[in-house]
Amino acid sequence: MDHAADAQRTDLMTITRYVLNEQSKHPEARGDLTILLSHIVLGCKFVCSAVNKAGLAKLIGLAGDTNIQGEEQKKLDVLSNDVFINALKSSGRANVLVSEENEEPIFVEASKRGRYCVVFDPLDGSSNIDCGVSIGTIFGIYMLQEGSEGTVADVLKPGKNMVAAGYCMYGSSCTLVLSTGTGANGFTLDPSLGEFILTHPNIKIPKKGKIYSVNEGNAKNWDQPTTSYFIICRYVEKAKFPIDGSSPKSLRYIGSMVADVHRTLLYGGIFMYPADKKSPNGKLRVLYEVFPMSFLVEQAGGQSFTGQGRALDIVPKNIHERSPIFLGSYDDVEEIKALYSAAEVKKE
Ligand SMILES: O=P(O)(O)OC[C@H]1O[C@](O)(COP(=O)(O)O)[C@@H](O)[C@@H]1O
Repeated sequence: MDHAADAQRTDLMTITRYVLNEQSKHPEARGDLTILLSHIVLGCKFVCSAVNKAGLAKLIGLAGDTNIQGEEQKKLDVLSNDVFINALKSSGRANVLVSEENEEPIFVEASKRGRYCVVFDPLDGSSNIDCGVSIGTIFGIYMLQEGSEGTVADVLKPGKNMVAAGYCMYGSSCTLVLSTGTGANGFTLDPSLGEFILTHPNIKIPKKGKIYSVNEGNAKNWDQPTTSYFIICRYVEKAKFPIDGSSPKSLRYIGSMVADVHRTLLYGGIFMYPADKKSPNGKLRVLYEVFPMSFLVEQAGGQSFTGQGRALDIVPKNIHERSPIFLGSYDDVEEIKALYSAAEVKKE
């Protein structure tokens, strides 16, 4: 009888147990972060089951409204948004909420207010919902500034100020990747237990990858500014026809940031959503897409770059601000950074 394997098989590290352990490293949180995270986890379980039975439960298709991003809301977008807003409010630990689906920040009523601010994309990858391709929820957590009663200023802070971030991917399995600032860990939902179990401890992204992930369909719009167009194309051109004889990189693009970043975290490589003519500031939103994903990638040993600097150093001016993003394996992002600084030198 292999007792060690048995012990491991029966000694389950659930996400609740993991967060409770982490709590000891955050005495100032007095358990509040644990309670808040447990409500986010509950929301993820709810959305996971709704996504799994979407076709059966007539949750496929449009809800009939358009959100602040000008996107037609899917039924699951609206449902997920309501689930997370209610879960966060009922935690009694949340204060300011920012959702991709809500134009304005949500200020939790005083009786239920806590010390944390949560920025979230309730269902990322909406374009993939109806065809059953992996989608996900993304979240980032800030602590209220000293003496603040909770204003939008508490979330218009650099991403490096976050105390925790994560995403939950609804794919072939439901996987939640979380960081509270001491590494990134992945948990898989065991539907029979209804528990997230630690399956990817201390994720370390490979230093260099063989995959690049970008919507090349936007290539013709990439030349704004012209130099960045040239830089990125040159990067992709370099990637397809390597100068130094190494094998070409493979293109992988799902079109759901959660799924593309999850693969990048595990396999290495680079995920990019550059600026272009159509969206000179890129497409992805700083607070609830760029920041949480950059936080996790850095915690896993990778890096995240905007074309101008470290993504987590951005000081957002509004809650739905967008930014170009290049994130992934340390060496791959170093290459892009080198191309950008070369272009800067050229401009001088
Ligand atoms: O279709 P495009 O332009 O490549 O954009 C895909 C990107 O947009 C997103 O779908 C935006 O997210 P939402 O679906 O939450 O609006 C990302 O998940 C994805 O990386």
